[in-house]
Amino acid sequence: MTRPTRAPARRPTAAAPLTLAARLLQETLRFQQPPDALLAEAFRGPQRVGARLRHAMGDALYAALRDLPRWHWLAAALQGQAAAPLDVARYRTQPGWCDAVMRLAWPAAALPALADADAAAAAEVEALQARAAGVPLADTPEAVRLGLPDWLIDRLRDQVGAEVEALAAALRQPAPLDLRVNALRAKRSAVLAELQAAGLPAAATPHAPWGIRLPARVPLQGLEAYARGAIEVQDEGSQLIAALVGARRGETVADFCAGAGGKTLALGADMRDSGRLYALDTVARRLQALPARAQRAGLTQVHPMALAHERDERLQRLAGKIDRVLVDAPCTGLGTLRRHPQLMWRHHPDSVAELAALQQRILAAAAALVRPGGRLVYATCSLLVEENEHVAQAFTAAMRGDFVPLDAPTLLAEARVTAPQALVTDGYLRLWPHRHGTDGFFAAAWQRRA
Ligand SMILES: C[S@@+](CC[C@H](N)C(=O)[O-])C[C@H]1O[C@@H](n2cnc3c(N)ncnc32)[C@H](O)[C@@H]1O
Repeated sequence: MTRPTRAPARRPTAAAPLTLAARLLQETLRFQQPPDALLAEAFRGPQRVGARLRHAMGDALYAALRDLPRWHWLAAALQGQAAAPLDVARYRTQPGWCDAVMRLAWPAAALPALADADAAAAAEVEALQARAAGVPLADTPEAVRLGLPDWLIDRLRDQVGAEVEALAAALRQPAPLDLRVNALRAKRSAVLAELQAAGLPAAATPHAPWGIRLPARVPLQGLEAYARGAIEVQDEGSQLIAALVGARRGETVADFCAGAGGKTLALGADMRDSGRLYALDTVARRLQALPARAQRAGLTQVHPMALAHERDERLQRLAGKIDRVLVDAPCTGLGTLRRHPQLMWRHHPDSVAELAALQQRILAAAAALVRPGGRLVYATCSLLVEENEHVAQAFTAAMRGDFVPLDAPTLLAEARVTAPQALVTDGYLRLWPHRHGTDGFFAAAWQRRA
């Protein structure tokens, strides 16, 4: 196929929103920063781009990422050509592709905002999309229909069979806004009543005992419950992983890959702000927000600790002493495509294999901290067996009986999770967006031999 010829050569201003959008897509596909950060950066400082157009551009960028094979295929079809297989590396070097895709992906609901800024561009986009609507889609490749890369479709079909269609559709839907009620500050029933009284369509999450679900995009900052630390944003799946850890009052607990501390805060609430809670991570910058978040949540026992690597010698003093260790491992994040669609274009079988090796190393290092009789939990937000069951099985085998697998439904029932059997496959916590309405998650638990 010949390249689309439009290239973003001009400096982005309000007069060239499509140019800016194409540049944002190109930057996103370099994978140096996530789209949200790129959008924030693009609009920092004195801008002539209004909030409405900013939102429209965000929507368009995510629409482009969610269905990249479809736009790629249509761009070729409109030139009367068959599309070569989608290769995102080409999007980095040939900006014309990004420009063509943004025009096709720009959502109808975002067209008025584009028209306000650049009426001619909006008219052009509308005309192009009308032409695209006339292209027959009957014989499109599977990747175009499902909006996923071929290698990923193959792997997912191996696991869920024909459900892969429903899974792909669920991964394209925006995620709802799940909240976790902070047990230190409030009861779920009281917060539910408060949110409903404020006119919000809040409902209890189906499984997690502290969860509340709202439709996407409810502004939380204005809510009193948020201001007083009674709620945190947290997907129900993440809440269920914290529940599997089962942290209790007075214990010593380590969150080995704590990041910004989403699960740390849930563990601290389960511990009712008693005992000692280590928040460990190799990226010090990620831990920086944790003290302020912990303070807002009323937690005083959180100890952030930046590690040089998973075998950092400062961990030796904790070896064999921790009651419960959570490893929320770095992973492909393919369970979070509803929020981070760029990840399916970032990863490939080689990066999956590299991550699986890292996950094994981190799990083995974290296991050394668990006291005899203590609990270890390994979790990812990936959908792939390579990062999940395979890592857990290899660990169990390597430990030769020192770590005994625990049955997830039993642990979840102990944590007052509703209908835990519905969340489990082969004894592991296994959450799927199309089955459970959560992000995709996996978790395995072990007890260290006493
Ligand atoms: C999935 S994220 C954690 C998310 C976090 N637990 C939460 O709930 O918000 C994985 C984290 O592992 C950290 N990480 C990467 N390599 C690591 C290592 N070798 N040892 C410990 N943490 C590591 C990353 O910096 C990242 O913050």
